[in-house]
Amino acid sequence: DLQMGYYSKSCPRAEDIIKEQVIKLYEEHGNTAVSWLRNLFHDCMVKSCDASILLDSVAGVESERKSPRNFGMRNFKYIQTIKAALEEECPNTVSCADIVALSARDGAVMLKGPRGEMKTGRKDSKENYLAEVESFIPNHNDSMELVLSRFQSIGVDTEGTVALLGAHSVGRVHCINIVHRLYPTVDPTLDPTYADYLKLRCPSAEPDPKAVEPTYARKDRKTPMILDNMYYKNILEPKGLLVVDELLALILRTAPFVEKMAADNQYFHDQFARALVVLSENNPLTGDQGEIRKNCRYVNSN
Ligand code: HEM
Ligand SMILES: [Ca+2]
Ligand SMILES: [Ca+2]
Repeated sequence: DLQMGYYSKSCPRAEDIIKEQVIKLYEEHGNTAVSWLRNLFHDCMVKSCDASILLDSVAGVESERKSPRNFGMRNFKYIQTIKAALEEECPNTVSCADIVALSARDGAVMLKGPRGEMKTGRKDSKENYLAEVESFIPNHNDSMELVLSRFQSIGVDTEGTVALLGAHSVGRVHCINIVHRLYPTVDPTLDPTYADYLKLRCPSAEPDPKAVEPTYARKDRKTPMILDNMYYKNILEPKGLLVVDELLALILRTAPFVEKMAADNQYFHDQFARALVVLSENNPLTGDQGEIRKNCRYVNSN
């Protein structure tokens, strides 16, 4: 099973090394911290917190990252930086799945969010689940019913789901995901001044997703790099960017939590930390299951 301080004997500085690297990377590229949060969701939600998301395409097997659900994910190369620092001190000891979990925990702190206490001892998968990604990760315009049931199935309750979506208080969204709300006419439920900003950022009705630098907008214009309750204030305005964000403020089951979180940042932080830990413990591989990858991008060859 997972436990607190799993590496306390085998690699006593493991958690410190990860934290040091997350801080250093944040100082060099602030958006790495944002990526670590999204990583946890996209790894843990798909079957297990097993670093399946980190596997590259190899002959005949395409990476999970090819799924349209994982569009826009970035900074994977810096996972290698963290792994290299761990390998230097404790070769073959710390799993990539624990890097995914702990970097998300420490990334949240860099973004002035809460710190959840996380267990360790996850092993890495020997396969990926590209074909199943869409059955685990909702689309951004799916119904709230479906979104809630997906989170429910991994033990995150409604309140926790509302809190986790608060991760959309940081980072960006690519124009391809929002132009349907801007063209040919602006969705009347969007705030007009926000819509003006979005049209400025996304001037084309048909952005090219394969462009060298695909266009994008900030999800939270006021505090784009702070994991705060601004997200809930925005979606109440309403300035929800994705359909899923808007629905959260509109649906009867979720709206009361949205209002509470909009009014109380500490309550949001408490719920976020709690739900992030639940997410991080979804169906881990432990003991003899899985392996500890030497290179997070590939399964071990033996
Ligand atoms: C129903 C659930 C969710 C849906 C449908 C969803 C969808 C999306 C979409 C479409 C984007 C924009 C991607 C792009 O255009 O580049 C995005 C970004 C993001 N999501 Fe979610 N998301 C969900 C839940 C979550 C959760 C639970 C977390 C973390 C706890 C999370 C963290 C993030 C972050 C941090 C970004 C910004 C990434 C960046 O700037 O690189 N999301 N999400
Ligand atoms: Ca996974
Ligand atoms: Ca924010």
